[in-house]
Amino acid sequence: MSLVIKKLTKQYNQHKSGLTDYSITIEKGVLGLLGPNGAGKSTLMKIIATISKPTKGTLFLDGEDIVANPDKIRKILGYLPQDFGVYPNLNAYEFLEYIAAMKGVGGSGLRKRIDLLLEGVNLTADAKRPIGTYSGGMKQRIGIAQALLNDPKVLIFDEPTVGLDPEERVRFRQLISDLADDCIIILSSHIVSDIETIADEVAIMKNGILLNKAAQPDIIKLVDGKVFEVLVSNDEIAGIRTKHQVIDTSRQKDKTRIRFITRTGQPEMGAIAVNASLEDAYLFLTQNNN
Ligand SMILES: Nc1ncnc2c1ncn2[C@@H]1O[C@H](COP(=O)(O)OP(=O)(O)OP(=O)(O)O)[C@@H](O)[C@H]1O
Repeated sequence: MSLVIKKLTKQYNQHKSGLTDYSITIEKGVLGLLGPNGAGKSTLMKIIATISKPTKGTLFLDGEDIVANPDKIRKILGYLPQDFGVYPNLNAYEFLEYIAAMKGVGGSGLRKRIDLLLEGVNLTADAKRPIGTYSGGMKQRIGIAQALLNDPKVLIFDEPTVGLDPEERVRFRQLISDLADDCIIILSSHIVSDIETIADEVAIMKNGILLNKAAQPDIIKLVDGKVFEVLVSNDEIAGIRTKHQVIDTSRQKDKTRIRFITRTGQPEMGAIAVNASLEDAYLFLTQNNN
């Protein structure tokens, strides 16, 4: 299965574009969309989910034009939008039955499927409570469950881990990796560590433009050998900022540990080379492309 997107542009109005000439090919597995606020992640996801139409460009799923024939993807789509609304008076079970009816999912297996999904998102014990009484993280989990209801082959999750506690994040990761062999899964976040633990491939975007898309190790290679850490006194920090790209600083007693990407090719005196991470590569790409 492959989703081929070519030269996609979304112009919201005269002054505002969500995506510009965006091309990407997405295959089975988990693709993480990473980008700062306003990068165009939600815009891209809405267009793939056929909620929004592109101004220009094409989207083909296995050779089928999904702009002209949105039903092709809708039948096999699971989508968790960023602003997922729920019906406060329904309990989790009723809500999933309602979504099932809307998606045309039914039959004798429905009850079992709902039970399994509620178990998968750890809501079995709360299934009979009105959703209006749920915490933010619980609402997010019912959102994840509804996206999976129709056994989708294309799954789109916009900021799925918002509001989830660490234990639930692990559970979500497990759920995703169980599905990844069989589906295209696209998920967005601006939290690098979330994407790092879930995604096979990463697409880094900014201002509606795709900066890079590759498997994680290939993205990290962009900054391999360029990342250093050094312990300095506070009056040295400004000097390092002028020469290098500072990624992170942390106070250590009267000194500061600085993690930086060298711009000169040379480390500072006393700096040690450290293993590059996805976050280093992400900041390298997004801060050096305007
Ligand atoms: N309905 C709209 N009308 C006008 N501009 C919009 C609309 N939706 C999004 N935009 C603009 O398009 C750009 C991309 O927005 P989008 O929501 O896709 O980014 P994002 O990467 O999902 O951001 P975030 O991480 O904040 O959710 C932003 O500049 C945003 O202000």
